[in-house]
Amino acid sequence: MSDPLRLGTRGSKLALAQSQGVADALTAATGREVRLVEITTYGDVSNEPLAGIGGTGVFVNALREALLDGRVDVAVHSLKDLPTADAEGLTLAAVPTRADPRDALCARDGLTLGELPPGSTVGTGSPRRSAQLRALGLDLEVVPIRGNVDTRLSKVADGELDGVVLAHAGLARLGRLDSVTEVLDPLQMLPAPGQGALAVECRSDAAELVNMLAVVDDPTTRAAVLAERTLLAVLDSGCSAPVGAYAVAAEGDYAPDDASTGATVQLELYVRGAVISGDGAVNIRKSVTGPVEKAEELGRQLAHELLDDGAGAVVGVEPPAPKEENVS
Ligand SMILES: NCc1[nH]cc(CCC(=O)O)c1CC(=O)O
Repeated sequence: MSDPLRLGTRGSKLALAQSQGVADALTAATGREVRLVEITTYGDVSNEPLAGIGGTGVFVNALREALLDGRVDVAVHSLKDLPTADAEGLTLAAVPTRADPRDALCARDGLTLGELPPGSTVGTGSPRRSAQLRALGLDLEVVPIRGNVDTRLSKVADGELDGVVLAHAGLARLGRLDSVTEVLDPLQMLPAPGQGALAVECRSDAAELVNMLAVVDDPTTRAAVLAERTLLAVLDSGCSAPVGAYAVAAEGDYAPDDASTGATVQLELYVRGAVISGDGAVNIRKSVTGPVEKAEELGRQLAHELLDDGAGAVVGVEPPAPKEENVS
């Protein structure tokens, strides 16, 4: 028998729940014992707004260090917290099948967004969620909050806030779906790139492990998050940017030329993107569709369409310099 696989995880209830899920799936598929190793990240000990403490990397850097110095063999992250840049020496070995990517409202008295009276307080620490809430024009008062899922939900139970917006996937993993009063339509509240998906990372030089971890990879989820994260990277943004993206694969609604020969059905990727200014006044939304194999190109194309519509001014990306003309 080989030694147990050491799986690095943050120590929050949510992180432990999703890491245990991956550990169980790995054991079920390979028979290998997996032991969780808790690693504290800066994002766990600081209560400052994420945007002020370095944004995307704060939850993952300590886990990555533990991988690189050999304290753990595998790390599991929430994919939406993973910076878009490749990490030196590390490989994204698996992206397991994603959970529901949508955001959910947990409000007092079973109320939906449309039922909350004007002036109601809705807590979120996410610029993406607050911008989209304001864009709805419901006259809600968005209140910045941080803390774990239980802390946020308790602010509604205590009457401190009228509602909070959280990821459905996180609530599901914690067994708190009973608090959800409305699952939000992605057309109005586009999720964060990678939301609901997990990232399973290991060292690139551990070739055998890279192969083994592939048993929990879902290529369709991987393609979808690749499109979403490419969009985010082109917009030069992180998880604390007012950028939403959601891609879903489905059978195309046209028959491929060779359908009569019984060729495999073409999977199409439907990708939506949104960039919303903090006050909700600028609300740019676009979508593209194409073959799932072109996930990266689709994400890039969508990002450029958003930039063409003025997204650069919202996310702080310079518009492409006008091409120099030969002056005659
Ligand atoms: N930014 C924190 C974070 N990272 C992942 C999740 C939930 C699970 C997921 O989206 O995969 C959450 C909490 C939330 O946004 O409500």
